[in-house]
Amino acid sequence: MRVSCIQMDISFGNVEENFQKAERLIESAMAEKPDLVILPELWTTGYDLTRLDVLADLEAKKSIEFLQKLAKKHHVHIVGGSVASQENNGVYNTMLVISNEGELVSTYSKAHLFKLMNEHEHLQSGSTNGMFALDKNLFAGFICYDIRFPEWIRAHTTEGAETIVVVAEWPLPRLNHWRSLLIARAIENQCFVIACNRSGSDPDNVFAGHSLIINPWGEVIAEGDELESIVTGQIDLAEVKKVRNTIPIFSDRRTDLY
Ligand SMILES: O=C(O)CCC(=O)C(=O)O
Repeated sequence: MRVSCIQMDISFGNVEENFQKAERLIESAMAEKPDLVILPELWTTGYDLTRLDVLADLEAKKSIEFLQKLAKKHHVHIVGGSVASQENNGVYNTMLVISNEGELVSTYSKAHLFKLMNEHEHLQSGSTNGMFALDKNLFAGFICYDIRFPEWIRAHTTEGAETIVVVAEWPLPRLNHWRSLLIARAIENQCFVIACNRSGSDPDNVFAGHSLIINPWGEVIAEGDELESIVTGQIDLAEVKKVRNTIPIFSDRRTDLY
């Protein structure tokens, strides 16, 4: 499976410009012939949290239709990053997964809100898991701060997830945390990690870019720099079984102790 992370520089609060740019970048990613493309966290609005009352997408409808159109047109699976989705009881930071036939496969709302960037003041936290299947393969989706919670990720790999997809707006000053946490999550779960971060800056933060594709042995297959770009790599899911058979951590776990 070929995967392309769209390491987009998101325009702060400019939803129309972001839709146009995402379309342009997805079109140009098609030159890499990906089976799956991934957008970053909050790619429609950026972190313009104080204006979510006007900027959030009602039940993510517009974003879903937009992604379904592109998925069908290019016959490509899309993890549509996450968008600010206005629901009955508030706004959620919600990942959208669309199949290459344009089906909405799953949604996942960020479970762990990041207080350092005031998310808890403007967003509701989700309470469903991030499991989804594409071409009968099991994936799990996570959003940014979620990667600091290894037990949340483990809850998905013990359910069978072989690839974890992370979408983020991770700031540059903590680039070493981003890389180290993602490599650790790949090694300890013996799974592929595909992590799409944004590039550029907003009024409060400079973002790290450095989207990463990591194999189940913890080796980096592809990595972006800090600029807007498309980061592509090839993943072979047979590698997951090979690594899990070599060092059988799942069956060696002492579930009687923890
Ligand atoms: O955990 C971090 O350092 C960054 C998290 C973050 O930026 C987010 O969840 O939006």
